[in-house]
Amino acid sequence: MDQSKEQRILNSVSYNAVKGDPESVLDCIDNYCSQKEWAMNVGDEKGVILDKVVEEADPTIALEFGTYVGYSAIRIARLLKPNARLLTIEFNPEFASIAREIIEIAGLSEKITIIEGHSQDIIPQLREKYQVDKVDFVFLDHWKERYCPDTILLEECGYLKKGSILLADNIVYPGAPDFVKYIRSHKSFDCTNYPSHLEYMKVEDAMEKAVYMG
Ligand SMILES: C[C@H](C[C@H]1O[C@@H](n2cnc3c(N)ncnc32)[C@H](O)[C@@H]1O)NC(=O)c1cc(-c2ccc(F)cc2)cc(O)c1O
Ligand SMILES: [Mg+2]
Repeated sequence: MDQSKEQRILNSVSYNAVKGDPESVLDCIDNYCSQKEWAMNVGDEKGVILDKVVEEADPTIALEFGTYVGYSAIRIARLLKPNARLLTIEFNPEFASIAREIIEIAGLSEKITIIEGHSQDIIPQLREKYQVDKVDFVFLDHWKERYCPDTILLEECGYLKKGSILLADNIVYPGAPDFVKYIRSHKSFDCTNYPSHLEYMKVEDAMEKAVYMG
């Protein structure tokens, strides 16, 4: 059976990246996906916005919805302080296992926990099963229709504290209109829009930052 695109990305990283060097893994994925096969990584242009927001948040506990092959997990984890950690949720088992291997090549397995499952099922378990009390940073990059209900779920479960920062990918394309409407009209969130482009394309896209005001 021929390999999947995600397997070919792993092959490229395994062959070309410098083991233990997150930057070289990111460059390898960006080169492969801009020159050979497009893939839905946040990419290098929106990745700079992600970097800046992670540095602003300086999180101890970071959370990600939608690991895919682990590109943004590596982007986030490479910036975390020594005792900080990233929990990333992915429901596709093939993607989760490829992400695990790519994260291992980047040398970041100690800082990243990949949780296999649906975000809506995992979120309520984070306190008991993963010792999460509050989350300092959340990157939303999973099914765009899940952004809004999962944000509500995070709030209802009490994981957000004053200053918790949410960052959402794909606000314009594919788009998350219900999330944008909800978050911008919610009195407890202070929102900022960051216009950019769809990964590896000239298509308009944007990211939305929402700071929880408690
Ligand atoms: C949704 C995907 C990202 C991953 O999320 C996992 N996932 C899903 N729902 C859940 C859950 N409820 N819990 C846990 N994991 C979950 C999945 O399995 C994918 O691996 N991302 C996208 O679809 C995506 C698509 C595009 C895109 C843009 C232009 C086009 F012409 C076509 C596609 C761009 C992007 O930047 C994306 O991010
Ligand atoms: Mg995305």
